[in-house]
Amino acid sequence: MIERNPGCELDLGWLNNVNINLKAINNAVDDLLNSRDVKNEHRAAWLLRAVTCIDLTTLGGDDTNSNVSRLCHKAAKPLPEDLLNELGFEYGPDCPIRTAAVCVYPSRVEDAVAALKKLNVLDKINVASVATGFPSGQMPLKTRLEEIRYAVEKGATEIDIVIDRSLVLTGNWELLYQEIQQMKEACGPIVHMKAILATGELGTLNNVYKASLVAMMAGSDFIKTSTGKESVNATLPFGIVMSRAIREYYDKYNYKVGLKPAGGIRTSKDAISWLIMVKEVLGDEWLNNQLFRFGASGLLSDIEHNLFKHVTKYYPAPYEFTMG
Ligand SMILES: O=C[C@H](O)COP(=O)(O)O
Repeated sequence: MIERNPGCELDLGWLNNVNINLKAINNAVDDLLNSRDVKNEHRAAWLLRAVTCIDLTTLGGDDTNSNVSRLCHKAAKPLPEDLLNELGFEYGPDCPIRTAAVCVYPSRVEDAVAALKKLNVLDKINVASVATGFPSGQMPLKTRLEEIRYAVEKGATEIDIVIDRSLVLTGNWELLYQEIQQMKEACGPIVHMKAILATGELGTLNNVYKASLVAMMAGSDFIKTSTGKESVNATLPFGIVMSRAIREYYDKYNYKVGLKPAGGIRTSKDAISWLIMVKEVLGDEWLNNQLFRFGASGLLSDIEHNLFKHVTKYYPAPYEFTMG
């Protein structure tokens, strides 16, 4: 894992100078979407890279030990073996094709740890847990911090916190900074922390940029767009704004903070657009799972279908593999 972001003092002057131009961001998205047409082997390579950047997620009220265990099997062997072999890889201890993490609720962390251990991949696949009153963040701070400690104690190696959106909407940046700092502290000395901004609920792109900066100043190792439960989740305009904030933070403090779009990313085409965006705005250094993740529950099955089509030249019939 890459070095954790230690954060820095809250710089309100920096926030006051933020001014995002919506039209320019929309133009940047159009340019990106028209800039590359990735095909054939290149497309397959981008899709394999996308697989390795997935935080394979289940966040359902009906999650059980058995579906979490299935999720872990899928994380360890994300593609059917024959398809993987056709793509030039073989499952084994050194196979790089697995998802970056599984992402579950705190009460399912133990199940995920046990399943990954049984599969001998606990050292290779992270267990991420959402915490801090996911998805709304509307709980007393004490309870939110306690939830982080619980998930860490049960074996989570990454914590996806949600911020209190009301602090952004009322411009209470000091309290937002303090809360996120305490959350990072609750993660302890090793666990990486992703801060979910819930961009669809922040009102303006200026707020998205400012919340990104505050989250990084308070020590977040990743900033994440959404919980997947808002009515608007991961969109490319949010992604560009957050990536520019990450770039600016890196230029100033020399720490690389990761990006995690999450929520509603379901197609191979979406995945490639996000990877191209990251390449263009942040550069190749961010194009790996140390600094980039997709939070997704359904993306993997579409990638699987697309890779199948790449290898066989036809789309799979429903019976040819189970949906991931
Ligand atoms: O953090 C991950 C998201 O909750 C996943 O959202 P999704 O189910 O729309 O892929």
